[in-house]
Amino acid sequence: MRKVVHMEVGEDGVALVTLNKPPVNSLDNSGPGSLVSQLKESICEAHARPDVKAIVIRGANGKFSGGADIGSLQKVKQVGDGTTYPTHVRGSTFFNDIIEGGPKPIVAAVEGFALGGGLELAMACHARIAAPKTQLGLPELTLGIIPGLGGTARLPRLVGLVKAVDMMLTSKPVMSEEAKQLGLVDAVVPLQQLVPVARKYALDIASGRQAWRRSLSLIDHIGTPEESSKILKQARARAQKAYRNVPHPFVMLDCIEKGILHGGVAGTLKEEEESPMLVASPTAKGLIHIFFAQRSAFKIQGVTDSGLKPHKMKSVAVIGGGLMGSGIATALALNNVPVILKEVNQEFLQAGLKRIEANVNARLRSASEKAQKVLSFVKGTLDYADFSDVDMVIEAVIESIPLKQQIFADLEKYCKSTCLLASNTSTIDLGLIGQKTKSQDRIIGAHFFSPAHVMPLLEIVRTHDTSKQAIQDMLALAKTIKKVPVVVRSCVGFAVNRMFFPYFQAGHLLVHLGTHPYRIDAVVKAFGMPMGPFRLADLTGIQIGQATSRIYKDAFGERTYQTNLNDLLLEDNRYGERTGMGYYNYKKGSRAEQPAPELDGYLTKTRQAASLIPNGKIVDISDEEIVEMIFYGVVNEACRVLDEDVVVRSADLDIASVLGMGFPAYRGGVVFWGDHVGVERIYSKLKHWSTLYGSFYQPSAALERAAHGKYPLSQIVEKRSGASRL
Ligand SMILES: C[C@H](O)CC(=O)SCCNC(=O)CCNC(=O)[C@H](O)C(C)(C)COP(=O)(O)OP(=O)(O)OC[C@H]1O[C@@H](n2cnc3c(N)ncnc32)[C@H](O)[C@@H]1OP(=O)(O)O
Repeated sequence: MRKVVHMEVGEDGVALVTLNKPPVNSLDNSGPGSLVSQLKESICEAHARPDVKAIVIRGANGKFSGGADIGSLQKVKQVGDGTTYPTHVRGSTFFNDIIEGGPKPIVAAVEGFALGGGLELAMACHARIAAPKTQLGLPELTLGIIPGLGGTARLPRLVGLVKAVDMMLTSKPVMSEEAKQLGLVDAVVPLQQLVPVARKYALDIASGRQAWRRSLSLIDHIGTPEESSKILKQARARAQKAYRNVPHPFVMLDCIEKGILHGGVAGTLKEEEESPMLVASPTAKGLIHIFFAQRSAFKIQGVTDSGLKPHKMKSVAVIGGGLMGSGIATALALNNVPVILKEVNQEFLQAGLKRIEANVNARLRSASEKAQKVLSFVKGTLDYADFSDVDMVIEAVIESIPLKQQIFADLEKYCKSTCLLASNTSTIDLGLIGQKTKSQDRIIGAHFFSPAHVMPLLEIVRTHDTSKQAIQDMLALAKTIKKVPVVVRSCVGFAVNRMFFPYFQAGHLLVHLGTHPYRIDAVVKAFGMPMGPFRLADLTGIQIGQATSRIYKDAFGERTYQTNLNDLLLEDNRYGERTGMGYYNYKKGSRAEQPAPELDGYLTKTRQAASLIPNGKIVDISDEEIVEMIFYGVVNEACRVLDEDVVVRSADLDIASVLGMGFPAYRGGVVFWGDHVGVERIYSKLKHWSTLYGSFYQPSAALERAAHGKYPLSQIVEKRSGASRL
């Protein structure tokens, strides 16, 4: 048995219990020998030993605990009416009776983070001493579950119901300094004094010099039942808006209510009762998959395991101060990376710098010290001579091949030989961009999504020539600026736009069959997308949609679905939200879409031109079929992307779809969802539609192989024979 909990009894009579299970001291409760099991043994031993007066619990390696072991939660299966929930040690008995209700005081010495079960453990202790900049929070909702070790009962009793509900609904942690103000921790002390102060505090409780506070019995932060009911009513209304199609936030609020109205212990018992089914729910499966997928996206076989160390990015240059360039510069500056913005003339440069300032001021309080500090990282220039010392350049100019070729040739002259040369292109082949240089190995794509300082995804594009070091460096930069990277092979559309094109085109096909765009948007939104394809087209601009659909037609020919609807709208200057009319109408100064009665005329024309409706009779399509006809096409294209080695693993497409397309995270991403629906179902539906509506729905070879071979889509990469083309 690996020892992951160590106990040392000092001469002062304090038992120092250390959790030591890298990487995050997760509270694995999967059986005898697990961390929770060992912790229980240590605490019981400390309670029993006459030489122990008090106990301090801490985490090794600068972290208290990242909470329950998410890996073991992932394995929970639903069996009949029950689940195989890993509760070797019963949480409520251990936390309520042995920790909080035990005979000796226990103090948590918290540093780094105490999240989920980690904070629940700390809250069950009789006091909490924290090091500066420690994160404390209950982020369980992000995993599709609820706090299951007393969090819903203890947090409101420590910080008050309003703040507790806010922390749990948003899953946002507080830092130790705020936690002290809230009453969640008892003191914040410098790291070196953390354990000595915690020891003294524990002894002070034992000797009566400090109050012995048991969180579950605290009442001073809880108002009357009427006040609590009012707060919870508002919280439910807030949850209705923030969460669609998922049960767990509402179950969490029920648990909080139980704990408030019927006593803390009753609340913990309700959590314990509700948790197993939630852990086994499709929502938790999807969100936990996304948790691990985000982390695996940083690992690229043959690159991140090759022992290369990323170069430190002491300063980065951005070329082009337009929307993308200024967003990228903002993302860098917000994360303390010094950045030089280059433009071609003073006017453009000033405009770019102003955009950055506006971005920063919108994010941070304008003129605040923090905003000033961030802006001090940004310098402007018109001259490549200032690039001599930068470690990376990100080019973000218009999509012109000769212009980009010239820029990269110039960069080779002006930058040092180790400088990474990145392009934000979304359409142009990187080989072509670097054609006039000898630096193909350090040319890489950095495809940000707009607005670049807000959107969390970064597609890192590599060619056959891109060096491992370049990929390693770009992955490290992604981590620094808090982006989730997806490494892709250079191809038209990369990962996100490859999956987006059938999304839009299936919408048009449905319109040609007689379905109204507004109904399609409503159904797709109810499925969980932030907006439907037609509202999104208005947002991004119908002209852009028209241009990209041409690119897809050139690249993918037969399997694209063509429509003249965009042309018809553009002929009448209906460009989308920007001009106040597109598929919808928009009042001046408002982004709220209004129905456009004139749309029907365009629909009649486009349907006539397409003549897809059999015998001129509008096809009756159910909401469920709308979802299927939109998203099975997306899954089909995702299978092609996997088959072509555009990404290294299917989870990367799940991340790309969630963070780049807005696919609901609780459905686990496009491929994960496809497997949830079932390969055979998707294959047979696509086959059927391809006979009715043509090659747009033709099942891809990879999907067909999976259907015939009866394996999940997530195994397409592993099952494919032949060497990787990367
Ligand atoms: C019963 C309870 O109420 C239920 C629960 O407690 S559910 C769990 C609640 N806790 C959480 O949601 C915290 C999740 N973790 C995090 O937010 C972040 O990992 C963190 C803030 C703890 C650390 O962040 P950071 O330092 O950037 O490291 P990060 O790369 O995310 O994680 C490091 C490793 O720890 C793993 N890890 C993190 N938290 C974990 C957990 N709770 N269980 C298992 N593994 C975990 C990650 O998968 C990663 O593994 P890898 O190196 O093999 O990829």
